[in-house]
Amino acid sequence: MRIVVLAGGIGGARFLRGLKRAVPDADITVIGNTGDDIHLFGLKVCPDLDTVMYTLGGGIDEERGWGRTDESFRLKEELAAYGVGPEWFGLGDRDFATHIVRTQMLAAGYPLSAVTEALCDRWQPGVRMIPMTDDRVETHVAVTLPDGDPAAGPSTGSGAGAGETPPGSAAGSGVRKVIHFQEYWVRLRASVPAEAVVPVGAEQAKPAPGVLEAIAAADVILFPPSNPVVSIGTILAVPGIREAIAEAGVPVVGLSPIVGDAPVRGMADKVLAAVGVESTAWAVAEHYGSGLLDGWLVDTVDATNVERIEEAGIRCRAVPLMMTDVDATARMAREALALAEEVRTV
Ligand SMILES: O=c1nc2n(C[C@H](O)[C@H](O)[C@H](O)CO)c3cc(O)ccc3cc-2c(=O)[nH]1
Repeated sequence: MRIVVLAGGIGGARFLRGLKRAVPDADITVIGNTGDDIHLFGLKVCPDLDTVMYTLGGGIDEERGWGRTDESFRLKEELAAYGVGPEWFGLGDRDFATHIVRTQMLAAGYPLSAVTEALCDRWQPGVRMIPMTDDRVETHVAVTLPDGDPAAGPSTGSGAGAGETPPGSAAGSGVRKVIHFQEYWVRLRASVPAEAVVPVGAEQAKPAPGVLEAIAAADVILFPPSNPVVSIGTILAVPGIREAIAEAGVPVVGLSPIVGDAPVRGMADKVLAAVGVESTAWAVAEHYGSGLLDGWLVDTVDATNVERIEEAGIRCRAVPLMMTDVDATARMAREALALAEEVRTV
């Protein structure tokens, strides 16, 4: 069975570990989000690609959910001693090797998809990993920073290309800024509302080689419980990908990242609000829409949502959705594949 999975970071990676256990003989292609990418210290860092690669390859730090096991931060400390930031992004010594190899290969002219394939040669994730595009896409977030926030000054020092809105445009206290997603997510911990979430560069991006072919050849397409806005939403923002999925003619089944009106992990509710989507299992399903989704799994605590989702033309089942361990996740994956068979039109 050929399965295509659109994956973001931690949620997507953990789901994939369960999917592999559920269907060990399946041919799984992961289309990875690259909107989280950030350039730091002259290196290109791809958090979502690396989180999937490390998680499936056995190199992930389980407790954090990102970065490498048995990590040290000596290089980061040395950089800080030179006053070179940002200090808020925890790049570990072992993780740096990945970014150095990636940046070296990109500088030699290899596209990100080829680089990702080369890095996966080492990690053997057991799936084919393709970035959503080889072009540069970086998600930025418009926020109003509280007075005194270090980024509120004339320069941000975050090195992430934060823009400055024209003076006088900030209403009331605080300065309106556009900052890199990672600065919003990691430095600010999404503590201020996201007023807009913009995948910069997505409109000009092209699907990476193999993406459209994998979608066209898929028997089933899955949306794991990744962030619907900044992970799966960003992948769908690459022209051609949403259309290819909608026209693939095979079941498209998603698993809600929202359980009991709250995100299971992360801060998806903060960015869902930015796109006007309530933090409920049904609102996320309707956000993707019946033109894209054929089936949607909600957690048993959200069983009251089932009827409304089915009325929206999306087949829905309530099953346990907490990825407490690999076996629980494998059960979720089996439920998603069973729902796909239920909705498959011959
Ligand atoms: O909350 C954090 N997340 C960190 N993340 C997670 C990252 O922000 C998220 O995985 C995604 O970008 C959101 O899905 C890292 C991921 C990497 O691949 C490499 C370094 C980091 C560093 C941090 C960090 O310092 N704090």
